Amino acid sequence: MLRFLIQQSRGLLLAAAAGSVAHGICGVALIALISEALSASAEARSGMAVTFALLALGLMLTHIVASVLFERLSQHAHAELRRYVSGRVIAADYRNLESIGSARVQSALSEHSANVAAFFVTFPAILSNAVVVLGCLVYMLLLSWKIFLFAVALIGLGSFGYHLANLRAIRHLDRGAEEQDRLFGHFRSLTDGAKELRLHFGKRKVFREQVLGASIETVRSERALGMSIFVISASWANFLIYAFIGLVLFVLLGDASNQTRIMTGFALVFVYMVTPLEVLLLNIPRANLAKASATRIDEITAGMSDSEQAVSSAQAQPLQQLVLDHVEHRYYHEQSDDFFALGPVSFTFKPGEVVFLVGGNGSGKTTLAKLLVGLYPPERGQIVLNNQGVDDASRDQYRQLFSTVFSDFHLFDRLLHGGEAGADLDARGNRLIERLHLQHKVQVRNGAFTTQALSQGQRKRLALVVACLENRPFLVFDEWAADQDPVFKNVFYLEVLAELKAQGKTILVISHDDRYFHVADRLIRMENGQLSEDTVPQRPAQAA
Ligand SMILES: Nc1ncnc2c1ncn2[C@@H]1O[C@H](COP(=O)(O)OP(=O)(O)OP(=O)(O)O)[C@@H](O)[C@H]1O
Repeated sequence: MLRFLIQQSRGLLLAAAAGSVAHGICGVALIALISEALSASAEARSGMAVTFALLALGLMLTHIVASVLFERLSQHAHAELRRYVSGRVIAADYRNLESIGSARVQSALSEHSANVAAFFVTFPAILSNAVVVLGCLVYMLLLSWKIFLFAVALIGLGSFGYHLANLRAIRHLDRGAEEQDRLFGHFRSLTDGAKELRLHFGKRKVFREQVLGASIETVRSERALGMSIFVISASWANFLIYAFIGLVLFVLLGDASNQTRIMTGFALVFVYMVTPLEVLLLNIPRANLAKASATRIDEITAGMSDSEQAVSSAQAQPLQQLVLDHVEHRYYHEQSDDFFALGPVSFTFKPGEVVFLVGGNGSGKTTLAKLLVGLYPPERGQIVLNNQGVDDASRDQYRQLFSTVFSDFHLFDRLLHGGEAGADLDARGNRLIERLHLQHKVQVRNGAFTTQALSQGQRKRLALVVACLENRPFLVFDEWAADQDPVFKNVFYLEVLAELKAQGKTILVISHDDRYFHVADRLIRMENGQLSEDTVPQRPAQAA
């Protein structure tokens, strides 16, 4: 991921890196010039003034250029990551997305992306300070090669220790990143489970302390431990620098010739080098945090396979016949190590038919609906539309046939009907809203609902409005009427379904309302993943 981002903005990154390197070079050159000026004659010193001014100016300009470019890169990387992850989520096979879960996706989109983007702010600090440290070493080489060799040996020793600590620290940062994904799930429970948490003291206590609290604590401790190891190893490296300064000044430099010049040079370089070195050592952990987050994003998006070919238009082909031919689907339950198996299911849908799918809780009705509308590809068997088998290449096109209201439907703020004229869409939407007795509560204005602050049953009516506006040949309602009052159950089963049927729509209604089963043209029953056909009752099972 990090490599992809770096490659993608290679030109800008190279320019920014060149700016950082130039900044480091200007800094070292300036310090070397100051060192030379301190031991130079008055005449020679005056000749250095212009160079000094140019270098100081260069230092400022290169800093501005590098910082502005890297800030732009960081924002670009953040936006790019958000686009990339959300693009992968949109393209991912639905079943994959279900098993990845929303918490991990949220975590990738927010904190992991922010960590990766921060790399582009820490990178220039690493680069320019690395250049300063290297430049200082080169200047030392010019002053005394023996001391330079000693410095290199010490840096080697320091780096080895730093690397060993690094490996340990990264393990903790990785564990922290993993736990953070779970933490985002708990954050969701904070709002989704707000009612339950307020109503039950015990539940709230256990959730706050043992679930959310424990997760926050794990993220804190793993990250703190990882970063502490980095800080300790950075301090160790820092100590080595002062040990080096002490050894050079008080032991190694004793019998060197031209001592004053070398002494001044070393003193200046050391003092100048300590801060860049500290900044360097402290920024490397941040770069590692970015790396851990990038790996996490890679892992999350790797689980999102996009085996299907996406369509470019929502145009559905006319429905002549839809056949489920021995289709099967299985859910694997990890905790109990068993499967829920649906099928083999065979059934033929004809245009204009109202089919009721009934059966007990957990018998597989919603799963069959998801298979039918192409959200799950059949594990065995196939779906045949108008005598043509549906495969990965045609499944996205096939899905454009359906409008659905699942029991966990989502209502978007906007109608999201690409291409349709605004005023016409508003008028059609408002007619349907009136038909569903919601005109005093909500309107469609500029392609969006004026409010969503409605009861669950009212929101479901809006979902029905959206499904009808889509005007597709096949509608699937998963227990749509479950939240409706008796009057509206009547409207839905006796009027809405009849109108849709009259328009030639094929409709699958998942229902537990047995007193309306007579409305169906065909009645199918799901029992433990197996489908059978029942006789449609002639009259209401109960008097209305
Ligand atoms: N996302 C999932 N992951 C794993 N197993 C699942 C998943 N969704 C459903 N199942 C399993 O599949 C079975 C059938 O679920 P499904 O939602 O299709 O039932 P249903 O007939 O629609 O039930 P209900 O009337 O309660 O809505 C369940 O018993 C459950 O064990």
